[in-house]
Amino acid sequence: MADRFYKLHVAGCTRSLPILNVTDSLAIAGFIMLGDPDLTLACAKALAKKVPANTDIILTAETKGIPLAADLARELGMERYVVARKSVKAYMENAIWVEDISITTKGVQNLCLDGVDVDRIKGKNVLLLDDVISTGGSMKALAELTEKAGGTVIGEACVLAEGDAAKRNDILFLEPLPLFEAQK
Ligand SMILES: O=P(O)(O)OC[C@H]1O[C@H](OP(=O)(O)OP(=O)(O)O)[C@H](O)[C@@H]1O
Ligand SMILES: Nc1ncnc2[nH]cnc12
Repeated sequence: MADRFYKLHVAGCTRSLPILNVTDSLAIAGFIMLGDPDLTLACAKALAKKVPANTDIILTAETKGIPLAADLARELGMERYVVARKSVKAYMENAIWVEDISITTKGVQNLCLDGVDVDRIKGKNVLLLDDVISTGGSMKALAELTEKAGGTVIGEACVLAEGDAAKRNDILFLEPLPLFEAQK
């Protein structure tokens, strides 16, 4: 169990995040919106005010982006949003995929789009959405998928920009999240 915590204030909510090592030198404050509907809805409402007006569709990544995308799509009155999955499933047709390297994952994972979702993105202005942007690896993978699908990325949005991502001025975010030194 964690013995260090980071107090996060975001979208009118306060949460205590456990600080956990991800490498021998680096630790993150784990931000798990999954299973926290009040926090998810509050963040979606706050992000809805910042979304580019010409957004046609939201693309997020499995797993933790999904409930946020659902709430944001509803806030914006969109009938659908698209989820990039981490593996190709038997019920998908003509899937496309790219590699994704994120701060929380050892090695490379894949992000893929079902063919029906490729059609939903083709020719559209796409807002990329995730719970956290840290290294930017997952957003890069979502941008590559959008390009492969024939869509145009018009924005990259998240709840928390972690570490150096908070210095970026090309992303939309609600709050910064610091990185920490690992504790032995
Ligand atoms: O900017 P990055 O370094 O890519 O980090 C951000 C990504 O890491 C987390 O996902 P994770 O890979 O842990 O998957 P999960 O949502 O399935 O837990 C988070 O939800 C983002 O998708
Ligand atoms: N601090 C964090 N908590 C949960 N998922 C993350 N992905 C990247 N940084 C994260």
